Amino acid sequence: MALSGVHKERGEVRIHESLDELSTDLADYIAELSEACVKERGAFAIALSGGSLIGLMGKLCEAPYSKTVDWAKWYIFWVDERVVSKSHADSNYKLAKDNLLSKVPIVPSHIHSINDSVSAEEAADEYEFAIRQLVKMRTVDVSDISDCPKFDLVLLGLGPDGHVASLFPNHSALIEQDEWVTFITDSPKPPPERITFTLPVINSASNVAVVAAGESKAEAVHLAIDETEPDDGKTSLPARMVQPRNGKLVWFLDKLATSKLQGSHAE
Ligand SMILES: O=C(O)[C@H](O)[C@@H](O)[C@H](O)[C@H](O)COP(=O)(O)O
Repeated sequence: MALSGVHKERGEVRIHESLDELSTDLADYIAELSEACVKERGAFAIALSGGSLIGLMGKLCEAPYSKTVDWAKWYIFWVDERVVSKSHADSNYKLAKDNLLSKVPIVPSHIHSINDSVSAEEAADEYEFAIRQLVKMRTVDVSDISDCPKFDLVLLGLGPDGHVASLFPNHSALIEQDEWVTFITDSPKPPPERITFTLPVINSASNVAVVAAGESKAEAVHLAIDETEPDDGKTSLPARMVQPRNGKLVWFLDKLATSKLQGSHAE
């Protein structure tokens, strides 16, 4: 059983003894959300990140989830994508396709990946346009408090520097307020060219889950969750700027990633 605690402003913090336990809890959480969303609005719009997250979602391809999840109602998006060919080893699409999407019966036309044959700027524009059409049709819900899309679930990994999606510390993409999808050409984590959801879109989601495991994430987890003074600089850490306005935030962490968390977040 994961230790679970509710942090005043930073959402629900779930701490797991092992990666195996974390993966099971993550699969349960996603399957439950999928069931609730399909019941409520007939669709489940989920946005994936890259990195270790995809491997940690692997249990969804196994029993019981492989049989019980209503895969035909899933609509897949990417919170961020590297601007490389879809067959390139760096592609987040390829990572998810090889390890998840090809193993469950998702409808191919429900998989919304970026155009990999244009520039980063064009890819971001086209992706935003595609999402706008899906919001009009309510395949993706719309926020009640802004004109942003309201994804049912946004899944984020966490970098040791506190980045989420392709929103890196001190980058101008962090302050983008108008675009839903923006692009960068100078990512400190290779490859340099990426597209990414902006913070207004991430923070308009119904549910946001941040998944982080391992000692290398401990400092970022501490800075992203623990109490902080308003002007100590931590408030501009991308992971700390993840603050769903009307949605629910959950942290899926292993013990190593929580080694610098102050106090116990377990109740
Ligand atoms: O495309 C990317 O690079 C990711 O979307 C990125 O935001 C990732 O999720 C984090 O860097 C964590 O990656 P790890 O879990 O592999 O450390």
